Amino acid sequence: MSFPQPDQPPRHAADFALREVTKHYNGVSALKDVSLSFAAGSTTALIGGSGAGKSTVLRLLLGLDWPDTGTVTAWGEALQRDRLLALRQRVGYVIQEGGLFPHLTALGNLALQPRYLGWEAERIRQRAHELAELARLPIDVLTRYPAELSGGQRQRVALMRGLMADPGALLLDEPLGALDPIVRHELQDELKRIFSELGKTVIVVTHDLAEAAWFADRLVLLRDGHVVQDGRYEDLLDRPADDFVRAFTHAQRALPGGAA
Ligand SMILES: Nc1ncnc2c1ncn2[C@@H]1O[C@H](COP(=O)(O)OP(=O)(O)OP(=O)(O)O)[C@@H](O)[C@H]1O
Repeated sequence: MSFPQPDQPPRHAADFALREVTKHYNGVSALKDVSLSFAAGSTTALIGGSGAGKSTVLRLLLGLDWPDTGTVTAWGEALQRDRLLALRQRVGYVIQEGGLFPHLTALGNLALQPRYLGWEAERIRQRAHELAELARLPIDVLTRYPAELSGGQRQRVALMRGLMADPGALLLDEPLGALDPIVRHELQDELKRIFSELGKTVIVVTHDLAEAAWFADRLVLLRDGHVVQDGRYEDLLDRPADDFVRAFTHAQRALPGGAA
């Protein structure tokens, strides 16, 4: 197993795959025979209703959960339990509401992984400033605690934290779900720009079809642990795989300010 090591440039984008993966939680079926691959450098949106299995896909890719059957690969190699730390150092993970530690300043949150990796304070400061520029976050915000930040600022810091060690991939689970519509719209633009500037493999979970289409060329629609359609936004709209896809796109398009 040879995941790229954290301090070895250049940073390679990851390719990921789930092959014939099944996952249950206490008898509840979360994924049923799912096969998906994600090309290095691509941006994919996982969409679907609540409980469809979207977050489970991300957790399996990070080795936070393990499949009952089937295999999960990253950088072309099967995940191994004794190599998970190396994997997680190579993959940025951003969750809804950021998951920042409240007792640490923004900079303290950003410094956690780099300190663990043995970075000097100056290197951490420089990287934080570089990412603040990328995320368009004023530098003085870095000295504040999460409770002193707006929701949008918290999400920017969470994204920066995911990027500190320059991972080869970013997995984002409803990164904008907790934001009001105006901030969400602004951050959608910012994230799209950041994804294209960084050229990393990005997998983003969202309930929102329009947001998915904005971020990604490829949309994977899940329902009850199955992939029901995998394609472009236009394919889902113009060539829905079944009545569920039609109903899903129609329901979202019918919302005020929705996809269409
Ligand atoms: N730790 C767990 N224990 C028990 N059941 C779980 C656990 N994690 C997920 N599940 C179940 O697995 C199924 C898939 O969950 P998952 O979180 O992947 O869905 P999701 O599509 O991300 O949903 P949401 O959009 O609501 O976050 C659901 O039925 C969920 O209740």
